[in-house]
Amino acid sequence: MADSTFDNMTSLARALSQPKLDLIEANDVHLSRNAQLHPCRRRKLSSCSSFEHVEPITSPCAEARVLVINTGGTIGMTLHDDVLAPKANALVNSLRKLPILHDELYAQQTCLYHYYGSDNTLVLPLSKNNKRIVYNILEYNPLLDSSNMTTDDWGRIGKDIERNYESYDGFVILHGTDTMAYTASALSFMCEHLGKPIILTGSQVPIYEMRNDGRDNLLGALLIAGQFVIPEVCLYFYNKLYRGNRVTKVDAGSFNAFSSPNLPPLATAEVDITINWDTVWRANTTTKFQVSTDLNRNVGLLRLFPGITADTVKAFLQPPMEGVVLETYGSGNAPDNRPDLLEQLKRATDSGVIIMNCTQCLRGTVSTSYATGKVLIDAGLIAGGDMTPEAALSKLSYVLAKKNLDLNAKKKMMSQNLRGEMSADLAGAKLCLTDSRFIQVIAKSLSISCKEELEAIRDALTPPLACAAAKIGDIEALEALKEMGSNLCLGDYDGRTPLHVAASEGHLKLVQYLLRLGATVYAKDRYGDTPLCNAVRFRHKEVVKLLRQTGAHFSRDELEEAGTELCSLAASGDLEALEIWSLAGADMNKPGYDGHTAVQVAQAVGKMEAVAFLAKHMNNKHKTVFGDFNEYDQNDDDESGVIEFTARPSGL
Ligand SMILES: NC(=O)C[C@H](N)C(=O)O
Repeated sequence: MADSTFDNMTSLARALSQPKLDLIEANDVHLSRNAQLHPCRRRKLSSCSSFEHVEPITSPCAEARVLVINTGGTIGMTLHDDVLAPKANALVNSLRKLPILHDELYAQQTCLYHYYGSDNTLVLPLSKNNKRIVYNILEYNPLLDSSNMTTDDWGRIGKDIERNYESYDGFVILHGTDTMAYTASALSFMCEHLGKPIILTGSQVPIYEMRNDGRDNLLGALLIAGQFVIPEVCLYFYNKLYRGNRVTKVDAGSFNAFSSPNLPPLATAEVDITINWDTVWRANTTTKFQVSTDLNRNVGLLRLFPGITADTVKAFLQPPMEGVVLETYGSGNAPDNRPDLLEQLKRATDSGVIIMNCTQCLRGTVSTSYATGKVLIDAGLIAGGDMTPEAALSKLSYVLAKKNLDLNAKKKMMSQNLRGEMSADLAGAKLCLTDSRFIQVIAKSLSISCKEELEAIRDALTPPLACAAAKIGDIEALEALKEMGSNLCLGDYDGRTPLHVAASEGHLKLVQYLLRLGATVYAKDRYGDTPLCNAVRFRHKEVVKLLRQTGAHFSRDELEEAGTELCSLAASGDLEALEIWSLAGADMNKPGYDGHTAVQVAQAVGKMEAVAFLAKHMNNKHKTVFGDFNEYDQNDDDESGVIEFTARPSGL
């Protein structure tokens, strides 16, 4: 054992009783990534002051990381002069005192603050699934009542998510409820090729009050963001997770403030958290996540009412207006006996203004069943289907800002379903579950017929079948399973998804196929491994490249541990494996457990080809930029109120 490690072990020995030391040594031998006291965290223990006083935990459990961005809203407000206003720098301290939202003992036992280097780090008690959710709070300055928010604030949230994307498993945005549906809709479009959960939440009563909904809402949002790879911008409120671009605020005086009239919730948090996986929208992409902050502000909402004058409509549609959501009656109707009004609409669309036809009704869709609806199509309006006005408006803002598209392409985009914001045409509906011969046979032998039971059978049987098909690269079998309505992104009993298996076997075409179906590169099996880890382990270079292109990355802990693995590969001169680790995004400068880098090890044992390779692939700066509080210097610019993060090279 190298000296520095020996020193660490010696200090551990001083702090621990002998039996516990045995445990830690045993874990070190296996480099267990599932030990609660993480190997990398153990490495840093000797300098953690609290470690001397608290017994570390060594039982197995996985940790997930969530970034909470606090933008303001009632959840963090207090009364001043009889009115509610956001209170700065109060939330973290208050949460720290709430045992359901922070486990101080665990934080101390695992040297949490020391490891993450931030006072804004908190940790939830152990979840039912044996998971710890560690969360950091990034508080905006100033905190805003959401009525004060603009598109610039949406851009700021988007950019903070983009910057921190690789360092976290999920994101929670604390936000006022008044305009939360607008922000959720806008973010859903701005976040392109999203692969991780982004969940907006807030409350109707401040979290500092005795009876409030803030605690439950925050807890539910954290539990979902940390435990389920739902690659959507969502809104969590009153025990329900909704698709963000489907919600609208319907009640100012109830905890049950939001409704998603045209789409059932993605998840319900009752005795158990149940995810409705069939409803989850997936990006179906092999492109990396990015946030588009270009938004066009020359858009507006116009609500029809009986007797509206043509002059009002004309004034509203004047330049610089470029996009309008016309809120029409019923299933998309407007008076067909008002040529003056229709003429103004037609003039505007002829001059290039995009006008979306959305209904004023809470539930239902725009159709052409009435003459009063058809006149709007003749006037050049685009049917908005069952989109909410909030979604239609932010979609217009997003689409109109696309510089590389002409007007027709923008109109086409507006009529397409981009992020699950509108229901797809039902003409091509998938096969009914009972159409599947396979399910029929099983259902018959088990004498069952009800839909719920059929679905339960399908959901229990198809993940292992899909994994078996993935193992032999059988796309046809996967197609057949898909037609049964099976979700090919779900994991088997070990949490292994078909993508894990295809990546392990190196079936490039199959990996491509699964990614196009929306399989997530962020799925972790019970050992904490992602498809990228599998592809690296089994040396499938092309698969590694494709997964990286899709946005797959090593976790912070994997990157920490990579140094030791690289040193061992360098010692044996294993160029093929070194190349794959480099392609997978490992930092070739990362030192191993004893502080030596791979190139030093290769040099010491005379593996000169490895030395040459490593020298070529080493870079002065850490290639993977974390938006992590550890790896970034935080500059709190008082004047602008903007917190900036600048990258600095990482090191042990
Ligand atoms: N419940 C709330 O959060 C309402 C508050 N006015 C806001 O939107 O910021």
